[in-house]
Amino acid sequence: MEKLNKVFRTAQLAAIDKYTIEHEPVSSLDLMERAAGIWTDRFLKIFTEVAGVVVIAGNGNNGGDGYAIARLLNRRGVPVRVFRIAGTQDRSPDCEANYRRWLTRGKVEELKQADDLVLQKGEIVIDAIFGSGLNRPVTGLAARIIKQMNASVNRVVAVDIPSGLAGEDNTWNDPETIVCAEYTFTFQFPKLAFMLAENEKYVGRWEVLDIGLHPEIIARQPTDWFYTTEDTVKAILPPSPVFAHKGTNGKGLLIAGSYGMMGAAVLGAKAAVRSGIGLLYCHIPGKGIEVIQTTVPEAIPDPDESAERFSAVCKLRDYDAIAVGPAIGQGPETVGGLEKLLRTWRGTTILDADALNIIAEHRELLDLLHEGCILTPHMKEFERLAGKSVNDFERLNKLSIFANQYRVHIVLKGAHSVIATPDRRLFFNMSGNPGMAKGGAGDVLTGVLLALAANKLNLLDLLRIGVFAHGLAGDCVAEKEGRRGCCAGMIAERMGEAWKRLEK
Ligand SMILES: NC(=O)C1=CN([C@@H]2O[C@H](COP(=O)(O)OP(=O)(O)OC[C@H]3O[C@@H](n4cnc5c(N)ncnc54)[C@H](OP(=O)(O)O)[C@@H]3O)[C@@H](O)[C@H]2O)[C@H](O)CC1
Ligand SMILES: [K+]
Repeated sequence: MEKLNKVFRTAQLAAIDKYTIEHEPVSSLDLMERAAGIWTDRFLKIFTEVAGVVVIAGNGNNGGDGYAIARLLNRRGVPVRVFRIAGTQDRSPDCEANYRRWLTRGKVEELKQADDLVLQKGEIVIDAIFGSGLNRPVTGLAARIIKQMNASVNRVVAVDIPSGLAGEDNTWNDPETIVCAEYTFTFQFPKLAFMLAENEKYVGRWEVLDIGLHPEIIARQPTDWFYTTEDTVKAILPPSPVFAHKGTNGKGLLIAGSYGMMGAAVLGAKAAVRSGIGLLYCHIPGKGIEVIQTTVPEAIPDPDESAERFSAVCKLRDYDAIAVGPAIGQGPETVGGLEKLLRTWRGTTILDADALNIIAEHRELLDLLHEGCILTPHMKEFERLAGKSVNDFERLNKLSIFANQYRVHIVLKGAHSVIATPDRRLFFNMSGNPGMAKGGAGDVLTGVLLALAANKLNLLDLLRIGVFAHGLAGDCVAEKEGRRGCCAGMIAERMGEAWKRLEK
C-alpha cells in the first residue's frame, strides 16, 4: 500500500502532537523525551567524533528538546555546555521540566551579549533556540547571537528546523537572522521550506526522524503537499506484465532535435528505450535519420518533410503518448507544427524545452492545452510561461495556480523537482543530486516520461515514478563516477539500473 509522505504546515503540528498525546496515550514530556532520544541517537550516528557540544536553548519546546538532548548527550559521555539567552520570557512547561533535569547534571550559562558565546575549537553547536513555533522575524539579542553563530567556524546542527526559519513562507523574514546549519534533524515531517533551493544555506543536509506521532491523525490531517521517496515509487510502480509484447508496452512518439542539435533527440530516445516503451518513433528533421539510426537502433525514425527542423507530423499513428520539444527550435514552421499537433492530438502530450518556449511566446497556444498535457519546464522556462517570482515560495504558488488554471500537470525541474497537479497538489521529489544539473538531463527525463505515458499509467503516478527514477539514475551515476563526472548520457545509460532497484 502506498504510504503518503505528507508535508504539513507548521500550524498543523500542534494538533498532531495533541492527538498523539491523547490517543497513544503519552505525556507531552515523554513525547519530548522520545523525540530528544531519537535525535541524540541519530546525531551520534552521523557525528561520530564529537569533541564537545554547545547547546543554545530557547524557552519554547524547541528549547525543551535542547535541554533534553544536552542531558542525553552528557549521559553518553559527550562534554556539553548549555547556554540560554538573557532577558527572554518564561519557559514552556516541558522546557522548564527539562531545564530542571539538566540542572541536576550541569549548569546553564546566560548569554547577555553575543560576544559571550565563545566557542572552543571542534565544539559542535546544537541550535535549539526556536523551532516550528516561530511566528515573526528574530530580533534583538537572539538575532545577534544567531549572527555570531553563523560567523563562527564551528559546525552547527539544528533541532527540528534552523532557528529563525519559518516552516513555509519566508518572504517576510530577515535572512541575516536565520541559523545556517550544516545538518537539520527534523521531527516526523519535512517542512515545506526545506524543499526550496533558496533555503539550502540554512537547512544544510536534512533528515526526517520518525518520533512515532499517531498514524491516525497523520492519515486524517489534510494537506496538499507530499514528497516522493523510493518507498512511494515501489508501491505505485506496476509490475512488468508476464505476457507482454511490444504492442502492450505502448507506442510513443518523440518529436525532438533540429539540424545540428540532434543530441537532445538521441538522449530522449535512449532514455525512452531504457524505460520500458514497446515501440518508439522518433520524429526528427530529414537530415537527422542517420544520427538516430546509428545511436538508437531501437527507435523507428519518422523524418519530417523539412530537412532541418520540425514542421509537421504528417501521419499521426495510434500513439499512446507524444513528447515534443527538446531542441526543436522556435522558428515559424516549428510554431505551426506545434500548433497543429496541439489541435489534432488530444492524448497524453509531454511538452518540454522549445515547445514551452514557443507557448510562452505565442500565448494563444495556452488555450490549446488540455488535461492530457504534461509541462516539464526548468525554472527559466517556467518564468517565461508564468512570469518572474521574487522567491522560490512565490514560484511554488504560481506553479500551482498555473496548473490549476490550465488543468495541466507540471514538473518544475530543480533540486527537489516538484509536480503540480490540476487540483493544486504538490509532490516533491527526493532523489537526484547536483551532479545532474547538466545540459541534456531534461531531455533524458522527457524520454523516461514518454515511456511511462506510453504504458498508459495515470499522469500523477507516471510523473512521480518517472521523476524519481530519473533522479535515482543520476544517483547511480554519482555513486560510481562522482557528481562532477555525471553527464546526461550516463543518466540515460543508467536508467536500467534505476528501474532494477525500483522493481519488486
Ligand atoms: N511533533 C513534534 O514535532 C514535536 C516537536 N517538539 C518540539 O517543539 C517545537 C515547537 O515548540 P513551540 O513551543 O511550539 O515553539 P518554539 O520552541 O519554536 O517557540 C517558542 C515560542 O517562541 C515565541 N516566538 C516565536 N517567534 C519568535 C521570535 N521571532 N522571537 C522571539 N520569540 C518568538 C513564540 O511565543 P510568543 O508567545 O512570543 O508568540 C513561541 O511560542 C518543535 O520545533 C520541536 O522542536 C516536541 O519536543 C516533541 C514533539
Ligand atoms: K532550532
